[in-house]
Amino acid sequence: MTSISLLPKFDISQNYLLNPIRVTLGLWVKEAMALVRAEVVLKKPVTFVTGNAKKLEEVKMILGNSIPFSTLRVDLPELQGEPEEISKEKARIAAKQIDGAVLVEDTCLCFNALHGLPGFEKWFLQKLGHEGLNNMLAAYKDKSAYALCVFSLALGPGFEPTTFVGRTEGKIVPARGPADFGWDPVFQPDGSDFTYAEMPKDEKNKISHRRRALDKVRDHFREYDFVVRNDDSQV
Ligand SMILES: O=c1nc[nH]c2c1ncn2[C@H]1C[C@H](O)[C@@H](COP(=O)(O)OP(=O)(O)OP(=O)(O)O)O1
Ligand SMILES: [Mg+2]
Repeated sequence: MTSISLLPKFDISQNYLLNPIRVTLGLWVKEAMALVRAEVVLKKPVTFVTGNAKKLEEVKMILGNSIPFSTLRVDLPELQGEPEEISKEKARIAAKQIDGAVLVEDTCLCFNALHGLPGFEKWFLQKLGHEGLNNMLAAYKDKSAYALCVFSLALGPGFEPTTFVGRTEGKIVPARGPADFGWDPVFQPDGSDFTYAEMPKDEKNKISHRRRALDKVRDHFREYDFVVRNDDSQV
């Protein structure tokens, strides 16, 4: 059995100006705790599961080999509900399907004038098109929107998924740029003159909802010691 215990977070920042002895002690405790990071034993590497090739491409670009994972293209059901719940349920389904640890994500585009709708399922964009998305906001002055990405990590079937949320603020504009990835042409992030679609890939990946969520996933992998071992004490 895998035992995962949460280590208390140790914040030494406030000690710096106060007392050098406490700083030294603080650093020592922090290092000692890093040595006893909780070990999470898996029987195979975490598999990132998605049916979307473009998503997969971005996840690979952002993560590189910073965490050990493999990928699998499987069409997961389009679920409805609140973003975190959709993402968790996807993880439960995927963990059962592949009988192992999985990482999945669900992405939404949310309009503030519509209190977070349309959220998104892939059929929605296919039927409405970019013009339809703009038309949805025609009756409103407020064109602001946000892109939301929720990753879920499930260590195996029956494990409660952990979620990691990334969010990027922006606005909805008439489509500009290549139309090869979802609603990228109509989403212009705040602070940029370009839509996601007009940006070079590495620029989108610096500020995107997906990047922000993956930074948290990466931190989580640093906090625990994920080891792949195929013996009886595995997940
Ligand atoms: O960065 C993005 N930039 C533009 N469009 C995006 C992005 N990320 C997802 N999308 C689109 C794809 C799909 O039309 C819809 C729902 O996304 P979502 O259900 O999460 O993806 P999906 O069904 O294509 O793949 P999956 O198998 O991982 O569920 O939003
Ligand atoms: Mg989907």
